[in-house]
Amino acid sequence: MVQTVEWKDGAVRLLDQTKLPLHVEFLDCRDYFAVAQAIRELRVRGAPAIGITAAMGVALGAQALVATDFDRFKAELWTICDHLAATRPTAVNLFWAIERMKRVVDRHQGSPIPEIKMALIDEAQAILQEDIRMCRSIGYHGALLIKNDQTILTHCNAGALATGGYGTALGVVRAAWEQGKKIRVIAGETRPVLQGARLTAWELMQDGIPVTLITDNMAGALMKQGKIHVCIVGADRISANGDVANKIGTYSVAVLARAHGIPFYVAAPSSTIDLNTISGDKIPIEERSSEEVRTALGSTHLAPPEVEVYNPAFDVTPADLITGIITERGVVEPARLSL
Ligand SMILES: CSC[C@@H](O)[C@@H](O)C(=O)COP(=O)(O)O
Repeated sequence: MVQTVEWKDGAVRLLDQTKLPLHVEFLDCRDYFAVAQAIRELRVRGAPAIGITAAMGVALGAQALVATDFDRFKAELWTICDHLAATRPTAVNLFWAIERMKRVVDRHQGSPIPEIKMALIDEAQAILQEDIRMCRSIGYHGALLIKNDQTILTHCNAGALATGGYGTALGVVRAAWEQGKKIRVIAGETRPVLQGARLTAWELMQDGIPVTLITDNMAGALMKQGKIHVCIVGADRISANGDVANKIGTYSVAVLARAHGIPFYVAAPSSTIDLNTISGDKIPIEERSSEEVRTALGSTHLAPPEVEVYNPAFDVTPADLITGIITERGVVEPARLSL
């Protein structure tokens, strides 16, 4: 599996996900503006990957600062943090990672600036490594829920591409597959940016895990025919009451799963849990460009060029539709999350 994000030769190297599935191309970001732009343009996307990338963006920005005085260095770094934090509003991992980077600076008050710069690179690397470990652990706990011969529906891409590696929802799939369970995945294409079609299908095919692509509006029919046994999705932010913000369309899948008596799981690391947000209706939902809906990935027009469009990138699935949240610590009922 290729690495989604890494610190390489003093730059932040990203696998450019806008080029997938046809081209595997890397983008070397050499300043924090380029990192912020890459996050905004979905060249890197998925809540944990956004957090890791932002942390690396903070470390990168710090290297270029010339301030020798601590207060000045800190003020300039906080401006960099604000710039990175303004890229996307929904995935809480972004803010979690930036706060973690800020704490490194505060802990090093009085240390020489070169030492603080090194500590920031180390912290960003640690966030990446921890994320991979959390994903493996999510995979371990989640795979216990999957039986041989089951078909799993997933939405969007919550895979290695969306994380430091291994994936959350797809981490569960991967772990079950590695245990020798005969499973298959149904990937919803995930209009309008097609993370399911372009990314999940590609990622699973790379690992030889059986995957079938469907359009989003086919999920209900397949459930009715008994062709889906369990649903597993990722999350961008989980509020204290267990509501889950994830890619637009997740809520529809959850409602359909409930109507057909199919278990619906959310797989996410603790960095996606936001205990400061009491419920899902308080989660900020990103609205993206109308062109994403009017066109096929910016090229062919699918609708009249002037038609009015509404394009929320995420929706909120209420806790009571969720069978369990799979974290690195185990599986928890949404209502018991804050405990
Ligand atoms: C492990 S990734 C979980 C979520 O971030 C994922 O399901 C998702 O909604 C990604 O949205 P995106 O707009 O592609 O960043």
